[in-house]
Amino acid sequence: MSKTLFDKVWDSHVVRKIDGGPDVFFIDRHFIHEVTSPVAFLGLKQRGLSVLYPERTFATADHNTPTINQHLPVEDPLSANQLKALEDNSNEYGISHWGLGHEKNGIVHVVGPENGITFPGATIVCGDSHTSTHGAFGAIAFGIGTSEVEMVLSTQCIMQPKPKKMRINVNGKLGKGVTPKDVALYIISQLSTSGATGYFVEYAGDVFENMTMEGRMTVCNLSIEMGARGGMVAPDETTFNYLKDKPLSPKGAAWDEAVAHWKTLKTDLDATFDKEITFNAADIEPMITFGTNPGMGIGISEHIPTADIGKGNVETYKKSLDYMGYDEDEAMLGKKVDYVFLGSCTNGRIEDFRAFASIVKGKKKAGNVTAWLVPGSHEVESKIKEEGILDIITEAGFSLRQPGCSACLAMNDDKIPAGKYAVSTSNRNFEGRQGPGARTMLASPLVAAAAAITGVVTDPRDLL
Ligand SMILES: CC(C)[C@H](C(=O)O)[C@@H](O)C(=O)O
Ligand code: SF4
Repeated sequence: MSKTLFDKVWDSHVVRKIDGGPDVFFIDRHFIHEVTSPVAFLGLKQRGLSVLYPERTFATADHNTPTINQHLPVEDPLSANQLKALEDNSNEYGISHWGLGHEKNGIVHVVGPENGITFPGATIVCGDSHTSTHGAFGAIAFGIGTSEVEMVLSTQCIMQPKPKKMRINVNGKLGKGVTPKDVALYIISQLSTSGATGYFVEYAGDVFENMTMEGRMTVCNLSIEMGARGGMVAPDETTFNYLKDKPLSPKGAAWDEAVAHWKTLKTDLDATFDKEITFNAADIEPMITFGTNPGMGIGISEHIPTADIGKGNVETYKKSLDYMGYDEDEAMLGKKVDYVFLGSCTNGRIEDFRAFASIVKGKKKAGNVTAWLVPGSHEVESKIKEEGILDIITEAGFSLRQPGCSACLAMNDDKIPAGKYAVSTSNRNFEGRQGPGARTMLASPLVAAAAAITGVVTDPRDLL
């Protein structure tokens, strides 16, 4: 029978089928971080259970770590406790732990792929919604709740009903200044934040085939923002080249064997999806959000939609614009910007810093803008230095912070003040997401760089 990529990975991991119930299936890789794991470990202890395969779980500290002075003790007591719990639990159960200051430390969805922990055909979970990022490698990766974290620690299995399948094709060639982030924000703006609820998405077509691994990670990362359980891209030469020689990737004959298997991981020609949607790359321009959910995005040269054509409920729509201090039909170009945040598991990788540098090179940061440039990991930080990007950004008046989630969700001190406007390369623009009262415009690293230089929302194509 013909199968989709998703079917192939799912079916090969089912340990037991329950009649009329969810499938019990095996988890290859489990990531944990300081926020959603302490209660799961507590549960294990209370029930006297152990961790079945500690070598399949990987811990990293990221959500509430500071992004300056990481060598000093963490001041916030709640954060300090959670970080300590992650370290103690990892040590107690023999789990690899990349804590604050460790050379491999960084955001969980950045360090997993860069160390080859993520691989094609794997099943990957983490107590974190953006686990969908790892789908870029042709893995089934999704976020789970704390009680499921406990279940995976103790049994290495999880119970899940099989989601429906959707394929999203984007064909053609992307225009100048149009990045993977814009592709994802465009898709969400077309589908809405609930458009893929109940589905697992496969991204296909020219645009994804020609995209780098980091670009595919950005797109898969944002799958969750349109309600999807996760998103994936079929592995190909781009995937294999990325993974070759990564610290945990298979080596020698094991590598050849793995690649031979990974090559079979694609959707059969006559396999079918529950839903299929096709977009045209030429219709996508650099995107920016104007409202308080990731579906409220438009092309940067467009005007804010009026309520009657705006998506969803009119009252909610108006409330959202009120929060942002915007009106219907206003242009986004020229809007004031106070903060710029480059970072997160969506856009905190080296290609994002290269893109940012390509715009700010030889220019100066706008005086009215506070910019937080936060690498997704120490490895990204090292590359920024090695490649001379640090010199370029320093010359332009920017400084670099230390790795972590930072202003993406503002669990540490990196909070955008109330009422201020931030152009952010992260993934959520909910009310208060980047700090109480903060106003977020989601965009690509190119749009963020253009705003950081001019102090207002600017079309990056004018600066490239
Ligand atoms: C803290 C964590 C549970 C949360 C998530 O699940 O996504 C966070 O990473 C986020 O981005 O909002
Ligand atoms: S960077 Fe943001 S989205 Fe990603 S894991 Fe951290 S808080 Fe969640």
